[in-house]
Amino acid sequence: MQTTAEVSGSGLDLIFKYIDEQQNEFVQELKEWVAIPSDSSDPQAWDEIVRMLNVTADKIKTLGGNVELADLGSQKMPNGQSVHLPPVILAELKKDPKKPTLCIYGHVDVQPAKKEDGWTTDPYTLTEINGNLYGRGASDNKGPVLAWLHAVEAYQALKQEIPVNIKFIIEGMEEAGSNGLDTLTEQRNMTFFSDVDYIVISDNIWISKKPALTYGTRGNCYFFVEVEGQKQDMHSGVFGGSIHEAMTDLIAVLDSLVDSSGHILIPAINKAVAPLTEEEKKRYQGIEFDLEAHKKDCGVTKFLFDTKEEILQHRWRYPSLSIHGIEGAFFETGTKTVIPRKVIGKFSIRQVPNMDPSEVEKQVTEYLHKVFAERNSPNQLKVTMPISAKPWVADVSDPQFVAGRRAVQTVFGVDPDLICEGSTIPIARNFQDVTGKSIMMLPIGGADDGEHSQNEKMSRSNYIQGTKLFAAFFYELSQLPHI
Ligand SMILES: C[C@H](N)C(=O)N[C@@H](Cc1c[nH]cn1)C(=O)O
Ligand SMILES: [Zn+2]
Ligand SMILES: [Zn+2]
Repeated sequence: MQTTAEVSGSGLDLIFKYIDEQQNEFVQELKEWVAIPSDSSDPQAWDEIVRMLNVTADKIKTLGGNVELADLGSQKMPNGQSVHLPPVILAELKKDPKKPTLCIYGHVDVQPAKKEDGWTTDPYTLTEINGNLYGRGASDNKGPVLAWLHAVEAYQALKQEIPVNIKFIIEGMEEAGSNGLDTLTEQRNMTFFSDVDYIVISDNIWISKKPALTYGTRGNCYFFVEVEGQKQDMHSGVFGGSIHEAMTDLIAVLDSLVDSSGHILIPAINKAVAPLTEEEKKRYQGIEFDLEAHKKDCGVTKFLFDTKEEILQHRWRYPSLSIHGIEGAFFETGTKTVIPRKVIGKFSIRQVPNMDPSEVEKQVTEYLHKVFAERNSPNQLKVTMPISAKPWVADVSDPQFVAGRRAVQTVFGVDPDLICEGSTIPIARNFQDVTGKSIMMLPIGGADDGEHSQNEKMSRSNYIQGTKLFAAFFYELSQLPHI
């Protein structure tokens, strides 16, 4: 019976070989995961999230993990209904007190996706074309979560001892703002998190073909701005020209938020933004980022800014406001001629240091009511903020970044770029504030993966090389001086 060998640098070669040999099985398993439409934007689909969490829990159990599906209770929906939230996976593999403990965070819920949105392939059928694995969640975040599990599987298959203790915290509501997970983090801070040394998150992407370590993410404040008019939808031929239309009011309110240069028009919203330091300015200069390639990836002819530094700064360290949609408005094909009774505009403002979401909520609400009042409309305006998440910034001198850099060098043979991320991982800042643990983001997503977009994908190469990266990371983390 082969004993479990302590992994060493050479042991990694065998693990990498195993991962290469198993790659078709790993892709097939990702196909099975992508096939579960775990869309957290629709409470009607939350059963699918629970199914996805159970599949994930079963996978961890096959790896010898103890799994708890921690209950998060219920959430009150905008319509007043209370809906039970999907649970959160808290899991751990066999523990050795002599080893450091790594807690891996991920999520297995996805953004909405419909073929008719413009997908080339069925969003829930993982389809490989020219080395890319197309499917909703392939990159965000099912692929990386599976890559972590496959890295564990590789050690076990070769009977190599995993050099760190491993825990998992995997949720099903990240894309909806991680409702309830902050409370669970506080409740489990002195138990589940007490023996954790490092938290790692792989829920983001590179910004070029070069591997990267991520040391910051923006937060997000998501707003519903509701305008309610007459008591029911009305015929625009019969009533048009005689009533204040809710949709017209809403469009005017939405149009007061941001100008054509992307500048947010809400007074004082930029006041709290931390000033750009000379040291920070220098960081942007060294980052690999191909403007023209990025324009091509985005399918645009120009950006709001002309230099790499300005674009990255406005994606990472300045707030931005995006308008996402209007609930209750007519959107199907055809020519419905109705005046909608009630419409809800949806927009969000990405948060950066030192903005305070509660202050932003106040500023936005006061501003929108002021703009609305100037219209002298009898309709009713209501502003709510269902999601608020603070930005997260790490100290890049944290030892975990040394392990991350070494693991990238081992697998990719290059030094990683140190980058930030314009998107939000709602729980990252809670982990930092509540647990005080070392947190680093170790992305394996490609810059052109199209998270949240039509034709989201992860390249087979990033998926498989990323699995090796995670396996190497376990080893490099174990080589750090034990904290
Ligand atoms: C970075 C992660 N993959 C992601 O997409 N996060 C979402 C989270 C969010 C923010 N507001 C609502 N959900 C995002 O950044 O949009
Ligand atoms: Zn996402
Ligand atoms: Zn994600």
